Amino acid sequence: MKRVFVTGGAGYVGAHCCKAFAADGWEVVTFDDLSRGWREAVRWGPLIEGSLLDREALGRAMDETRPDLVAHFAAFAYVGESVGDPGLYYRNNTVASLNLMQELVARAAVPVLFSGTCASYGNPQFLPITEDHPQVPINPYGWSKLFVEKMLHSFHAAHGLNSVTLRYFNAAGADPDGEIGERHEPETHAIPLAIEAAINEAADFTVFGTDFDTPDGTPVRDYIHVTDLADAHVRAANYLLREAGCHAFNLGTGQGTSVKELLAAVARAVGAEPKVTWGARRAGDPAILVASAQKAKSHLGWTPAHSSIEEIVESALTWRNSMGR
Ligand SMILES: NC(=O)c1ccc[n+]([C@@H]2O[C@H](COP(=O)([O-])OP(=O)(O)OC[C@H]3O[C@@H](n4cnc5c(N)ncnc54)[C@H](O)[C@@H]3O)[C@@H](O)[C@H]2O)c1
Ligand SMILES: O=c1ccn([C@@H]2O[C@H](COP(=O)(O)OP(=O)(O)O[C@H]3O[C@H](CO)[C@H](O)[C@H](O)[C@H]3O)[C@@H](O)[C@H]2O)c(=O)[nH]1
Repeated sequence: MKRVFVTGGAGYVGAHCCKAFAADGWEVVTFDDLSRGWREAVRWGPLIEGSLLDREALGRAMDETRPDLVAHFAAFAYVGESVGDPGLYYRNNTVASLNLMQELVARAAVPVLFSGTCASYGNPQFLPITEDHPQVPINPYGWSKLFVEKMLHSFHAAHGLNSVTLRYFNAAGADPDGEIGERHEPETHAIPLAIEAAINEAADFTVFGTDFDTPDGTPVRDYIHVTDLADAHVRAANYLLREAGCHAFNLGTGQGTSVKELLAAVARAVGAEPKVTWGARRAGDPAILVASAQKAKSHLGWTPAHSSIEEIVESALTWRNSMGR
């Protein structure tokens, strides 16, 4: 049985991927400091509590686990927070990932999957965004993740460390079985906030700008169901065990959804309109981010199967209601 060591497995994307790895027959061990994750989300194998910033604890956990592969999700992921406190991001995302890479090369270069982001591209120069699009982030969060990609290249050249970076576009939705879902505190992502604004009297949704150069003036994003992301991780893991190298794949649908279209989908799913405030642009939001998903399709045989905006919103709504708020 193959064994995967999952950093950040108590978080949103990591937990969904743990479930998918277990379903594919992998033994799953989570390493997470629970700084932004949830003990109850770790359901498909043991949790080792520890931080990637504690290299000794990390090395011990890897010696106990002896993984065939590492899936590295652990990070902080709030763009706004990264602008106000860049040091936090360079330490927890970049330095922590360097610690991990050094522990990997000390153990015969265990291959690694890395959570990249569309935020590493910055403002798009052409659409859809292919993997060879220039990467010029516009915030410290994007840089903190891009530096890790660069280090993965250097470690491949110097130490033969094999890796796949998966650059997610907008992760969204929840496990169709309702076992896990999106749980960020504070929540800043559009879909859970829009659902809350449709259900909860006290909540409303601020649309960050209506003057973008898009068909309806609101920003367009490529929302990808977290279950499709999880499927891509399992495929990428099996690919990486066959194909040495330092690879990168976009994970998106190739389809854009505007904020107004998202609000309409939420209204249909809930049966009530989200209460909306028409606000100003949020700093650092590009008008349109849409992936080309061709490379993941041709190399990994991956096609998103659950990423219509209807299915994404329905699953997020079911999860929200199951949390008993
Ligand atoms: N959610 C998205 O839309 C999105 C999009 C693109 C990329 N990503 C990337 O995907 C990954 C997962 O994102 P998420 O939304 O699941 O975030 P999340 O906050 O839900 O999960 C991150 C997990 O990492 C853990 N963690 C953080 N720092 C740690 C450390 N130093 N040591 C050990 N554990 C630590 C947290 O406790 C948490 O459980 C991140 O790398 C993020 O940058 C997310
Ligand atoms: O209250 C809100 C929240 C969001 N939005 C809009 O909804 C869209 C989606 O916003 P999210 O905050 O849900 O996600 P982002 O597009 O900001 O995602 C970025 O941040 C994520 C980290 O949380 C990932 O890294 C992702 O790759 C990166 O593009 C954006 O156009 C945003 O302007 C609003 O109008 N109001």
